[in-house]
Amino acid sequence: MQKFLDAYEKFELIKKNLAEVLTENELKEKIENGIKMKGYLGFEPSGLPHLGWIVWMNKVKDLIDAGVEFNLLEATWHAMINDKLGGNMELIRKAARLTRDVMKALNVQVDKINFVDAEKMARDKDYWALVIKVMKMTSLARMKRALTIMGRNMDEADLDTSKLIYPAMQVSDIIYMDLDIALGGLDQRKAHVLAREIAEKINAKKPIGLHTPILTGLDGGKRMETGEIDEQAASYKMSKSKPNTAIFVNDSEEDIKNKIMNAYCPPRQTEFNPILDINKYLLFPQNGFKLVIERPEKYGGTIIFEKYNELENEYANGKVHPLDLKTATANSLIEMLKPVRKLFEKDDIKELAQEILKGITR
Ligand SMILES: Nc1ncnc2c1ncn2[C@@H]1O[C@H](COP(=O)(O)OP(=O)(O)OP(=O)(O)O)[C@@H](O)[C@H]1O
Ligand SMILES: N[C@@H](Cc1ccc(O)cc1)C(=O)O
Repeated sequence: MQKFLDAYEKFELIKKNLAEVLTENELKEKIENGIKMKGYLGFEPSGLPHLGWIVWMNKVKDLIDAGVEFNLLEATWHAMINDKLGGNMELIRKAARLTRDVMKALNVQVDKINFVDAEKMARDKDYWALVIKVMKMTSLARMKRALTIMGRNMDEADLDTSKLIYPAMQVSDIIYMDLDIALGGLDQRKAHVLAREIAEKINAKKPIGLHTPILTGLDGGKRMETGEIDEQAASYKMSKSKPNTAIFVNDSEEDIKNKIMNAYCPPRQTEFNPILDINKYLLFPQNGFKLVIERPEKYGGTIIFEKYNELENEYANGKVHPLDLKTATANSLIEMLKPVRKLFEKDDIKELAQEILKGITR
């Protein structure tokens, strides 16, 4: 049963575990004025979901609980422009359907989500009028810098100029759908900032940007020391186009264990530590979660953490060994992903996953 939340509780729930809200005041105002907010997130259906996606899926749950009318854009066209699944639209559509099933297995309230088909939107000439308007108001340099939102760098449109349309489409998606909230990882920031600026200029609804933190790749990421926060986030994120940095939702127990055991996890280092990130962003946010670290008496005996901060402090002080942390993390993750592995035991899903994996081109 849905609990009635007051304005303060709604605000706290929406901003919980986020890296950034653009801006908190705007969000507060909408909530206080009792506005029924419309939110969205877009994703490229172009492979199998990985742990990084669960970060936004959890936020979608919070938004729905806070009464936000949620739209999930299956960005099929965008995936095609971005050379995913060999541009095979049929397969891209299938990958979108699989993501829905995964969300359901992870207890996201899919029946309350409005799934938006990018191809349907692109059939409306008003959509393309908006894309052109957005391009008219954006310099080439800015559009190129925005390619981070598709996991590309500035010069990657030099040989394929369709890539320059992608950021304009993403901005137009937001304005076309008349959204109050645009949700995405921090790496999506440039699209949201641009949408806010352009919306203001053309008197459209100015979206609030909600940005989740980015889960570090298992290799610790090839981190840029300079650049804006979103550019840095794009450089270290766990990503499906770098499969060796990612744990996929359907990975076997053994794969999860091996990947975790081989992951970057320097002693006492709490930043850009993918194993701590998994605890912070995925395991501890689960209701009633406890991390149980089993150790022989001579190494301090079993300890149980109920709060992430306590784990982080003990790790920073060298009181928890990376190997013990990894073992406990792998066990908890295996448990968390159990319903998804069960889903992938179904023949049709197994087959579909194989077909998608075979089709991956990037
Ligand atoms: N490691 C991550 N941590 C948190 N959020 C993530 C992570 N990876 C992707 N996301 C978020 O998931 C959504 C979909 O992103 P995207 O399709 O780029 O994922 P991806 O798997 O990294 O893809 P690709 O490797 O193909 O660029 C975006 O909002 C993005 O910010
Ligand atoms: N750029 C997003 C996908 C996306 C596409 C269109 C959107 O309107 C929103 C998000 C990504 O890389 O995953």
